[in-house]
Amino acid sequence: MHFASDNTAGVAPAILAALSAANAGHMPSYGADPLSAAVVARLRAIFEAPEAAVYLVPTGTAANALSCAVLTQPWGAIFCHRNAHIEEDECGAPEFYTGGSKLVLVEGADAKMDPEALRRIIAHTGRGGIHNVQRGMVSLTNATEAGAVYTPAEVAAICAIARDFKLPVHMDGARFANALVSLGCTPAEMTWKAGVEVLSFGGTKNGCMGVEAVILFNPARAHEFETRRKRGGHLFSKHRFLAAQMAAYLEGDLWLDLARHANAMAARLSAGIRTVPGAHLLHPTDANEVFAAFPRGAHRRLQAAGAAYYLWPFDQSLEGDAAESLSARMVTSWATTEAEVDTFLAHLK
Ligand SMILES: Cc1ncc(COP(=O)(O)O)c(C=O)c1O
Ligand SMILES: C[C@@H](O)[C@H](N)C(=O)O
Repeated sequence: MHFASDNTAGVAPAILAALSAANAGHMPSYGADPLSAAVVARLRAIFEAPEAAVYLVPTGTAANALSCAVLTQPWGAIFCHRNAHIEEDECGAPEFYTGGSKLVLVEGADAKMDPEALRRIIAHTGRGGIHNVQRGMVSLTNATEAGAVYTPAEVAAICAIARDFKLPVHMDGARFANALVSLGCTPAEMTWKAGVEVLSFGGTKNGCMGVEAVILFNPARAHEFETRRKRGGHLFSKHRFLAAQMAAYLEGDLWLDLARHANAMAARLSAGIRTVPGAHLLHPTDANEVFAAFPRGAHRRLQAAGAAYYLWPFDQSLEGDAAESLSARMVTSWATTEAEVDTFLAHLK
């Protein structure tokens, strides 16, 4: 029962096969290979953005931190949700790669920034002139760190506020495919048509070994991104192996099918939890993450049975009153089976 994270799943077989196939002979390095060029063309086509600049990096943290670095100055504020991954789980990488930008945290349910809270805090920031951190950029995560998704209209509302203050918008799309198939919109509608300027397009959590694409819909900052990627140590020399993963991921509808499966498993788990007395969901299950609370005794049964998942937040303890509820995060992936979900639910009941 593997629900700790989609990061714990293996590599989807078609993507692993593509890595092996890319291993034949020699190819130009640092992205000059034909596979890398094909991936750029494919992503431009998928996003209906023929002028976009596209770069591959090995981790989501690199994608996010480098995206922030080209969108704001060291004295700028990065407005993001208080539970954003760039705030809670990147060890200060955005602050590091921007040269010191300050993350300014915004409230909102389900880890979605509340638009009016965002507007208020942007207006408040920098009001004291040179003495204050200046307004820099906005970053939102879709699907969010609470497993919810922003609709295209909600993305557009955030971007409209950012635009009122002349701020660019970045989207952390580590689980972009999961959000996309949940929404049923187009990739363009979820991003640049709503006002997003830079996207971290995730592949790792959804079946790749380790590759993310940064898509700059406005290519004006492309050269700066390239230099920052190299200077930050994130330009792969054997770049064909990043490209081979992304090419296989985007082949046909594989990326969408993998996400649909993960989301379907989360929906199955979520629906099952709803039927269990004493258990309740904490956030909507819009994508592939399920947040729920259930009695400590149920957690003890599940963990004794070998279920892997995180208490959420991490610092809760299993010691204490068995009837008291603890909250948890369960994440499904392309590799999750119905049997795993049903076994989890059987132990929960
Ligand atoms: C929402 C979100 N963004 C970014 C990342 C960063 O990805 P990585 O762990 O590959 O740096 C993660 C990691 O799981 C994530 O959950
Ligand atoms: C760090 C941890 O949150 C990771 N990003 C995950 O989603 O599993």
